[in-house]
Amino acid sequence: MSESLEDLRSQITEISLELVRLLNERAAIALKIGAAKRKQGHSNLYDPIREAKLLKQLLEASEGPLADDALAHLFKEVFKTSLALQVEDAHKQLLVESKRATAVHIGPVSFGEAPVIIAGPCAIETEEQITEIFAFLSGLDVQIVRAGAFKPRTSPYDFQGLGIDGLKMASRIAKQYGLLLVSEIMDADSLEEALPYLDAVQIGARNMQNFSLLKAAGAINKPIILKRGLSATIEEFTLAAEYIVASGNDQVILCERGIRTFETATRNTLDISAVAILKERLELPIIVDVSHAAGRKDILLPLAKAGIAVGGDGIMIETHPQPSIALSDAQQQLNMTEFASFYRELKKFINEVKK
Ligand SMILES: C=C(O[C@@H]1C=C(C(=O)O)C=C[C@H]1O)C(=O)O
Repeated sequence: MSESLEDLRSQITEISLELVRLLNERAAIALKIGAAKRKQGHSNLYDPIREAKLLKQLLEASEGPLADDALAHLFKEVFKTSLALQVEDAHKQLLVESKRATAVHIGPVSFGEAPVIIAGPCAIETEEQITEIFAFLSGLDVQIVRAGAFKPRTSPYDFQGLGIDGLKMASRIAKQYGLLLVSEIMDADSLEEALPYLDAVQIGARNMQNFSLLKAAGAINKPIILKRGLSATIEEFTLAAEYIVASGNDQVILCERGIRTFETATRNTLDISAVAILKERLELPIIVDVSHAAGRKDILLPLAKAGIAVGGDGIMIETHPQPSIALSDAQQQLNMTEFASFYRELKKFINEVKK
């Protein structure tokens, strides 16, 4: 008995509804594939080889009555549509804005939970200086130390840092005291040579938009502390971080260190709003470098408290055994007595905030 036109129409409606459901299910998976590709750092979402393979498989499986050409035409439209969806999605959300799969760590220290305090001298100067300050910091239970070997100085006649030899020395002493070492790298060429001696790489404010350095930082598997540029907007700072993550390294910690304004009472103006905004917008931890923001010693504790209060994941601060004879940033580095008191007070504040 032949089926009635009505029956056939109702069957075709059912199948069309099923196709709509399946096409949307397919599109949702294509979106996930797009996100996975971006996460792996693929710059191109379009994959013609994958499309050709899949189309071949589909045509081989087809038993008609649709002609191969007709089927190919339909599926090419499907591929085009899911690709367009992926592209639109990629523009909608940056990697640094999407939910992270893993926490950011420097060694065993995880960022985004309890605030982390990173401390140490501006520059690596002598074996005695580094030994003295690292021994002192490890005694206080500081886990991560900072110390610069490559110094980006405004004047070419100022102390430029001890370079790779300084870094080797600081790394050896940090290990001796069970400390993790963070140091700034200024160019992509030095990165590889310096890497074995570092637990985290700092990209300084002056290099925030050194795009070849950002890409090189994205290709390594060590955490990166990215400092905000002197005159960078929050958007530019965000996109600089996106460069690193899009190049394959999602272990990025942002660092607000003050921006240039008309104000002269401080070296830079600590942009506390930026910390709150970046915390809200991005899936990256953010710390506050109070020493470079202030450029003076007397307001470091309130600035650090403010940084934590707005949601900052840590504080970076400079301390030196004898600040008055430091080869750089003499006026903003705390001596050990001053640091011990800063550390105690800040720890107390962190515990109070936690309650
Ligand atoms: C879904 C993907 O992305 C694009 C869309 C495809 C599709 O819709 O099948 C196939 C390849 C890509 O051009 C993928 O890479 O698998």
